[in-house]
Amino acid sequence: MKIDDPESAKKAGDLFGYPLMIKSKRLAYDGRGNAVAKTEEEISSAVQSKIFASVNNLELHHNTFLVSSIHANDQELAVIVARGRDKSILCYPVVETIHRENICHIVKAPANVPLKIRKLATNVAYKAVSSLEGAGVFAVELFLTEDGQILLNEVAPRPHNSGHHTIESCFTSQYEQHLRAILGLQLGDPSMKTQAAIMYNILGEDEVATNLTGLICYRLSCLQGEPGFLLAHQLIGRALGISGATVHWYDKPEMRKQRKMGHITIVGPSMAIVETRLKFMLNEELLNGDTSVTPRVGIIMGSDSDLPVMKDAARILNMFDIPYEVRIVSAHRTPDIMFSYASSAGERGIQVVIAGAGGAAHLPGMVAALTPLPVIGVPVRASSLDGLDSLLSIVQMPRGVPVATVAINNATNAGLLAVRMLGVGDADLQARMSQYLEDTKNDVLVKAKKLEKDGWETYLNS
Ligand SMILES: Nc1cncn1[C@@H]1O[C@H](COP(=O)(O)O)[C@@H](O)[C@H]1O
Repeated sequence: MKIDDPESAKKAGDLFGYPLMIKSKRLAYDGRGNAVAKTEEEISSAVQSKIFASVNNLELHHNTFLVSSIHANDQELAVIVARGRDKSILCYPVVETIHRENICHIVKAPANVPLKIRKLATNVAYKAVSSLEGAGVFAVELFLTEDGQILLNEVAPRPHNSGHHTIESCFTSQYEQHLRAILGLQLGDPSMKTQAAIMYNILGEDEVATNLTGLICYRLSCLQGEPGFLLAHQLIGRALGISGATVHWYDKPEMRKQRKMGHITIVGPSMAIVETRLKFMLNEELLNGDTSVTPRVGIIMGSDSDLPVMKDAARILNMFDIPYEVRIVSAHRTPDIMFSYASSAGERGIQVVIAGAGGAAHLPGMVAALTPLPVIGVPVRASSLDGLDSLLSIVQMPRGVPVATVAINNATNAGLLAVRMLGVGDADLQARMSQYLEDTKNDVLVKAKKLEKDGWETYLNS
């Protein structure tokens, strides 16, 4: 809503019945020229003081303000949309933007919202940009309300902070896309080439005025002990040790509190892994940025009596250097734990679940019903029925909820199948799986040769 004076803002507030975000129409960016008014009284003071001060003393009557209502639990999303000179439009994946004091702090790509919300957000962004003139990259900022509505917040007709992650995470960065668009070239593929990315803004921590240029001077300033630069330096130092992290330092001559001085993008095979890497980066005490601890495979079993069988899956994962966790989770004895384990596994970075159980082996099927992750079932031979009971319990799943079932007690194959699944998105892992097959073949050839040479009796007795 556009308003021209505090009186109109008040009317807008009455209309919405929510706190208002008041933005200067001119010179408002990175939190400058933005103010929140929670009460009627705050509207005119917000307009006259905060915005007034931050837009370089523009006279109030020369300025125009935009007002939108804020709902406390709204999530903020954004979509970078590119439009070519031929009016072709391509949308980047929907991201979640996390703000602090009206300044973008973190961007998560893709946003962790249901697919139908992503489609809706993309649709709104597409329509917003379609309704405007011009070629180039546009950033469309959106609110996701608690009841699942998408509200248009604002459109920035330029490359944007919410698209910085595209430099490392997408086939075409927003900057290349912008050039393609304005030069009349074909637009590039906006999709992500990595599973997940987080962009972290390096914000000025302190009022430090310098006329430094370049990283060398920046490092010198750290040695001189200027607190804002020192903090940034420490953060960058930790980022350099994080797998998948790229540092962008903008070389701004002055550091002001909350000024964007640079950003760090971290990419990785899952949002959970990228989040763990971010935590390492932000926490000095953790070791060397080593993030290999995030388990990618969950090995679960109904009882510790299954462990002598299930250990074989762990051995295979050790052999392939895949981080995993081992847990006892019983569908019958600890159904609550099973529920929370299965429903949180994906968020925690688990990519494949290997579930083994004996007897009435409901664990793999129930877990498969609770998570979209692939589940591999291992029928464990319990004391009676030779494992046929477990096999049938696991393999006879109803349509719609598949469990990849291996042979009775064959947890080795469950481990190998998990490695193959992970290998689909990991060329190095797939190459190691090919090598494993080659080694298996060679083992057999050596045995065949020995049998041929020695004869079966010597072979058996040797
Ligand atoms: N189906 C099932 C549910 N909870 C445990 N089980 C299975 O029951 C078998 C016997 O468990 P226990 O040795 O603890 O009696 C184990 O194979 C275990 O997976």
